[in-house]
Amino acid sequence: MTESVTTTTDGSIESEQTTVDERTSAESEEQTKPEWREYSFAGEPVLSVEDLNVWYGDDHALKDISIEIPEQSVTALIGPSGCGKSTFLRCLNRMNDRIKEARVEGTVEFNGQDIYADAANLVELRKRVGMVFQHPNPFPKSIRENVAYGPRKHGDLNRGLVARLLGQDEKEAEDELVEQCLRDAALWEEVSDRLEDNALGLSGGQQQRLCIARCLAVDPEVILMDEPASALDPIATAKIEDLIESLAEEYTVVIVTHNMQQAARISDQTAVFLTGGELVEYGDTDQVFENPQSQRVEDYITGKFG
Ligand SMILES: Nc1ncnc2c1ncn2[C@@H]1O[C@H](COP(=O)(O)OP(=O)(O)OP(=O)(O)O)[C@@H](O)[C@H]1O
Repeated sequence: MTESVTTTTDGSIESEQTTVDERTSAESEEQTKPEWREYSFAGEPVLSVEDLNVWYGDDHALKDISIEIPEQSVTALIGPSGCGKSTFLRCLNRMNDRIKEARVEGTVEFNGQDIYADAANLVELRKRVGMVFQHPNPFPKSIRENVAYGPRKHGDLNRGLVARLLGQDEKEAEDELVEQCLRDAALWEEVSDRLEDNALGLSGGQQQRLCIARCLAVDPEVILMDEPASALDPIATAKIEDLIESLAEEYTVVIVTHNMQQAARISDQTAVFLTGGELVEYGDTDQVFENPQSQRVEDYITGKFG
């Protein structure tokens, strides 16, 4: 039909056929639209992703990803190795910009602002959308300096101003901030008497919670976590999981995990990526695990592949 449209000289037939084409394609899109597209959640989306595609050179790593991530909740990204979970996570605060061969197309909005717009402020974006990596990466500095580093570097004027209005000096304000962030990261009780010690002397689980405290110190709204517990033992993992659940009372957490039990335990919604860089299912975590809409997702979750 497309050929006849382009070869006809009759304008009316051409427009009629185009309408039929358009309707057919709209109908077939409606029929093939995955059911998870109907997923709706309480509250506002903090991140809205539309038609996101990512290439590394010729390798098409993410294909037409559209998803909204709700505020103050945990969203888990699961799927087999190489399906694009980390790539997707890095798109949410433009960390892929640091990879020379990465090319990103599509829209990512953070609170309604396009983060890929020319005018986007990357420093501000990465403060508001912080990241915690798979392997804890504290600076080889004291525990205190690790937490205070971001606010010092960014010269947090508001905090300085608030401190002066409260009659505090900056040292007092910094002490308060360091304590609050370490408490929020469930680490204060373990380190309060050794804040001047080098952070590299902490255990792996403590280092990871310190990295979370460091992330909290610059006042983020979203925390992206790329397999934050995969290098930790079961006890340290349980502490990180408890922490993630409590952080979601105030922050929006997006976590990549290979551990399906972990996703089922701690997340409110789950997005399943499958090989080829497709987002195959997204919805309420209980529903995705107990009653997946797609056979491929069911096969993945029940361990038939992946
Ligand atoms: N820096 C890079 N340069 C080139 N290709 C990359 C790069 N990072 C990822 N890729 C490719 O993009 C695809 C998706 O990788 P990505 O790491 O996002 O997947 P993943 O689902 O997070 O995998 P895993 O679970 O193993 O960490 C893979 O084919 C990978 O080889």
